[in-house]
Amino acid sequence: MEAAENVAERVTERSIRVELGDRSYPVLIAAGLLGRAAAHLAPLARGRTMAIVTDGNVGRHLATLQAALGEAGVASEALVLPPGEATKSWSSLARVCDWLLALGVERGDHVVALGGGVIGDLVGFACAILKRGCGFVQIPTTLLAQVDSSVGGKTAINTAAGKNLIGAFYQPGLVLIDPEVLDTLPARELRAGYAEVVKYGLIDDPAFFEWCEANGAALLAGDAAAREYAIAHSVAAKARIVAADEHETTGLRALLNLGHTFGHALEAEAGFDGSLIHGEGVAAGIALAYRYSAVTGLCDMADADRVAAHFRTVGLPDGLAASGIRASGARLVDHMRHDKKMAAGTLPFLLARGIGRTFLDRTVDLGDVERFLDAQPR
Ligand SMILES: NC(=O)c1ccc[n+]([C@@H]2O[C@H](COP(=O)([O-])OP(=O)(O)OC[C@H]3O[C@@H](n4cnc5c(N)ncnc54)[C@H](O)[C@@H]3O)[C@@H](O)[C@H]2O)c1
Ligand SMILES: O=C(O)C(=O)C[C@@H](O)[C@H](O)[C@H](O)COP(=O)(O)O
Ligand SMILES: [Zn+2]
Repeated sequence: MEAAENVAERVTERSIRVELGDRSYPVLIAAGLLGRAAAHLAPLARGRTMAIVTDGNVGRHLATLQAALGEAGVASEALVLPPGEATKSWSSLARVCDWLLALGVERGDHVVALGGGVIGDLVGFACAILKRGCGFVQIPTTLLAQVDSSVGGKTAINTAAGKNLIGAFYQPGLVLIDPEVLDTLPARELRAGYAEVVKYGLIDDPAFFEWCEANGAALLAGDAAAREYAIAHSVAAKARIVAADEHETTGLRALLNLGHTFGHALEAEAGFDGSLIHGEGVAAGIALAYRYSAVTGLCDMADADRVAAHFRTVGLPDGLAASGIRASGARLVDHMRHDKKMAAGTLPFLLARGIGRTFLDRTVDLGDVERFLDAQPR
């Protein structure tokens, strides 16, 4: 990885380092970086063919990457998977692993995950188990993946029982972020990724939430400066949290799960069919977490209203009704019982004492959550 960092210094990309001792890695952010990616990837390829896994909607960026690699004399092969959450599955995992094995990928190689969080989570997990671990590089192509999933090493697939239930903590060796690839991202996907941006403000950074209120609409309309500021700010926040609690053992990393206990239950109920995508579930889930915090007296109702209003303003779901999910509280709580934070029958929740004052509450009664959900408008 040292080679990649040296190159980064020469070409003045913004570099944020995820500090994890001998597994530390840089996250490089720069407009146009995809076209220059070969400078960072060639030292990792070491004269061998690079395996790239992507999905069918990322073809244009795959072509840019393969052309850049070709010009640098790096051979590459690509596996193109079907787009969508359903691809984070056992069958796709087998397909990726079999393809990498057929290609002769070795432990010392670096596989490239080029795509959104689905590709990053799936390929990262495949690399965690291939020959008990080979290298991988994240080149995220959605806002969500650039601000969140490409950094921090959570890798996973979904099963019938729920989200991300099979996976590993497995860090990439390098993350390359080119904000310009977002120019081809559908507006709905951009909005969904924005929910994870807002999350960082609501966790512990009220000034950043205010920035989102002032600049979120511009970011979503394509303002490049706003986009790059949000990406760099989010990556820095995530890198700091991951460095302090890589395996989610102290409760600090769990803060990144704000809105996800509700959100994953909504996603599972929707059935991973594209009707409610992850970032939309997270927006609805954060709004519900704030609403629950307000109803239980932890924060002012004005804070919950403010959070919901911001999501509504930018076109994201602001609660249960807007998520389109009509399930009962009991059914949603059943989904929540699969949450990986569950410990000795208790499910800790990320709740809030105010804007930017999220904390892990280990005293929540699931019966109360069920009644709260039943009381929400549908
Ligand atoms: N590992 C983590 O820390 C972490 C964090 C957040 C979310 N996630 C996971 O990430 C997944 C969601 O990721 P996502 O929102 O990126 O979804 P995604 O990977 O499904 O991508 C969204 C859509 O955009 C398309 N796409 C990707 N890049 C494009 C581009 N540049 N132009 C046009 N289309 C493009 C994809 O084909 C797909 O249809 C979920 O499975 C979620 O659980 C993981
Ligand atoms: O990196 C983390 O930690 C997160 O929780 C980031 C979340 O945005 C992401 O959706 C993550 O995959 C959820 O983790 P899970 O442990 O609830 O599956
Ligand atoms: Zn998430």
